[in-house]
Amino acid sequence: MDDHGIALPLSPALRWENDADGPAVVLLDQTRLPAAETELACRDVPALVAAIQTLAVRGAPLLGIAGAYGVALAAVRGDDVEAAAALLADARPTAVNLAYGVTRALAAYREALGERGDLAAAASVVLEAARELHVEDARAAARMAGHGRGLLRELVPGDGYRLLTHCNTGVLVSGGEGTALGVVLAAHRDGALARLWIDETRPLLQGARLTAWEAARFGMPHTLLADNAAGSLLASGQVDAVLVGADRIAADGSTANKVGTYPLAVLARHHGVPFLVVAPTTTVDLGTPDGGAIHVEQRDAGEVTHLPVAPRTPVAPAGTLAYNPAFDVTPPELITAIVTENGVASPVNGKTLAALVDAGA
Ligand SMILES: CSC[C@@H](O)[C@@H](O)C(=O)COP(=O)(O)O
Repeated sequence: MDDHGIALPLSPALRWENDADGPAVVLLDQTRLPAAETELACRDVPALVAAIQTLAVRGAPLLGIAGAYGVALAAVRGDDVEAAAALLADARPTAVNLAYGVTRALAAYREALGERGDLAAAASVVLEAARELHVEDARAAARMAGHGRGLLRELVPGDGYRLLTHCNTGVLVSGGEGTALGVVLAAHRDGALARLWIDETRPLLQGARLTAWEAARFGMPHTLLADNAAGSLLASGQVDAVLVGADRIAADGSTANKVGTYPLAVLARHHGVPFLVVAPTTTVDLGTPDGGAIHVEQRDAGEVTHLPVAPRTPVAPAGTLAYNPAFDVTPPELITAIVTENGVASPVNGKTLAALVDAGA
């Protein structure tokens, strides 16, 4: 329970362990889902960085938590904490949460070390800081779910929502129950979800592999579609709202999220369907003025030219070049509202992102 009496289910995606084999950040290996539910114990920072880069652990809020525990892992092992923090922060560039989690944990470590000069004590402090971020994110998820649920009531008449989502934004990206998918789950628990439409999310299939796995676990009525079927689905009038997460939200509200989000926002606007971004304030980067300033990660061509699941069958002739940005940027004018744990920012209610970030400070 948090201090407002909200139940805080912690996500199964990541945990800290310190057993006979030593300290570890233990991940539910997302590269193996849905075929296998296997854990991956990262026992040093290079192993955790590799897990971040291969997307064994992924999704903006969870990357922040992983980064913070990574700094703790280096400290508990007695490794070079400053070097470990630099490696972790650079592991992926777009989700601002990663740098946020690393910076916050490193600041706690430096402060403790400066005060006491005791490495073991500083290691305990940084581990506690990582745990705090983990629980805070679970609390933020619960609050986003509440605000998003309220917004759906305002925007969509009736109680049989047909919602479309992209990528994966549930327990697998969160300390708690997620961002956009957390809102969908809240509607489902109220009996208000008629259908969750899930974009498969090429090229790495986070929708098909991960969101469909989560939807099945929670018993949500759900249907998978190829990304390029979203246009005809929206045209058919079978979507009441589109909900997505975010990896970085610039000061002007421009939102970087999984590639394919921007075309969905264009489609939603064309068809008069609300387009909602759900993200904690740790994803808001007021230091980045606009979408043009967001660094979009470019990934390996092989993710496009080959299927993402074993045995990684090629789908294009050998040597084919591929364009593979991991994210795209949706401009603020296409976003109906941004839901955070501190409330909803939208042109309609006049609340700004900066005000919501300040509300948590
Ligand atoms: C709250 S989850 C929001 C985003 O992190 C999610 O939609 C996304 O784009 C994840 O990308 P990924 O490359 O799988 O880490």
